[in-house]
Amino acid sequence: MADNQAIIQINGLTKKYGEKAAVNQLNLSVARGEVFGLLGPNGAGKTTTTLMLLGLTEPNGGTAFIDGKDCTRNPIEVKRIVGYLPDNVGFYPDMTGRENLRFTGRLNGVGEHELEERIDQLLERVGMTAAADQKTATYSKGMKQRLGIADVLMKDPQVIILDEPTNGIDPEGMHELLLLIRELADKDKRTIMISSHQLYQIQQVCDRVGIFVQGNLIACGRIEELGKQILKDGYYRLEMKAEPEDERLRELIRGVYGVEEIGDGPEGMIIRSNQDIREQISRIVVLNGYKLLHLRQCGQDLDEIYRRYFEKAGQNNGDNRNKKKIRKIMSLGRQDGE
Ligand SMILES: Nc1ncnc2c1ncn2[C@@H]1O[C@H](COP(=O)(O)OP(=O)(O)OP(=O)(O)O)[C@@H](O)[C@H]1O
Repeated sequence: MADNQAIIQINGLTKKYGEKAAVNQLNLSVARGEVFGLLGPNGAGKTTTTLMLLGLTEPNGGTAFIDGKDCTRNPIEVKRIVGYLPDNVGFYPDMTGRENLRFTGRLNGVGEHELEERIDQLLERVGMTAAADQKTATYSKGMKQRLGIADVLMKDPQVIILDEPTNGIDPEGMHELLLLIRELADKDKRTIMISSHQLYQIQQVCDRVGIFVQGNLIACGRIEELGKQILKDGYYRLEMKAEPEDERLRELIRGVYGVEEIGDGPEGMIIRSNQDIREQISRIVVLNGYKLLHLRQCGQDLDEIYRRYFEKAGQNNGDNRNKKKIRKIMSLGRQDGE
């Protein structure tokens, strides 16, 4: 990706709380029309990064630009082109979906003559026309999320930051939401940044992902590239099912050169090794009279990649004060979804 295509450009961005760096020397560019996933466990620094991008907290070092605008020096200009959707969207519960959108439209200076048409188009786009005149207190989580996207689109942002957009949504709602996110990037050429723990969904919708651990971006790229990288680093996982799965079989497998660890997974045995041992394993299983039912090399999906990077980083030291701060400022004082 050429840098001149980047709409988000972050260089050496650092935020410290006391001695501790919540975000440490972050370098990242995100292209126009790209869907980028920001992944990491609680406390990794995702929300702090979002805060800095929205100009809601000042970095201790480095720069962040969105569409050439300095997020620290020109937060108002940045807010004009960036939409933020919190994980728990808040709306005025006693107002209908349509009324909530009208409120946002007026606040964002949408002229009265185009407001109603715009509201209708957005409701249609997010599939909420039928429920538009119900009070939002009656909405499900997925409906609120869809109305939240319409709300964000009201100001026609070039960049949309979504915080855990798929949390608590049923499979069908999820599918629709992912399609909509893709469409916002592919058709409208908006840039989407998704902060999430939900790897499976992220995998389906993101062009690239960045993995954060303790304030550091430790891996960044297309999912296939990261998958190849971990294989190059000598991290292989095989999933195998054979019958009978007895102690002798485990002993035989333990004896294969390269095997580092054997565990149990939902689909059978999980074998960790430092090289590709598929051939040796299938041979040893069959030659010793076992029936090989299933053998699969894991390692190319995001779950695997994430596991690899987080194996040793099982920390969970997040707190929610940053998220609350963003919600309060960006939701224009409406009721919080919590
Ligand atoms: N206002 C603050 N004062 C002190 N430390 C803070 C503050 N806000 C965040 N931190 C710390 O900075 C680190 C990064 O927090 P951040 O909220 O950015 O993580 P996160 O990746 O968004 O986590 P989560 O997924 O739980 O939202 C954590 O260690 C957190 O405790």
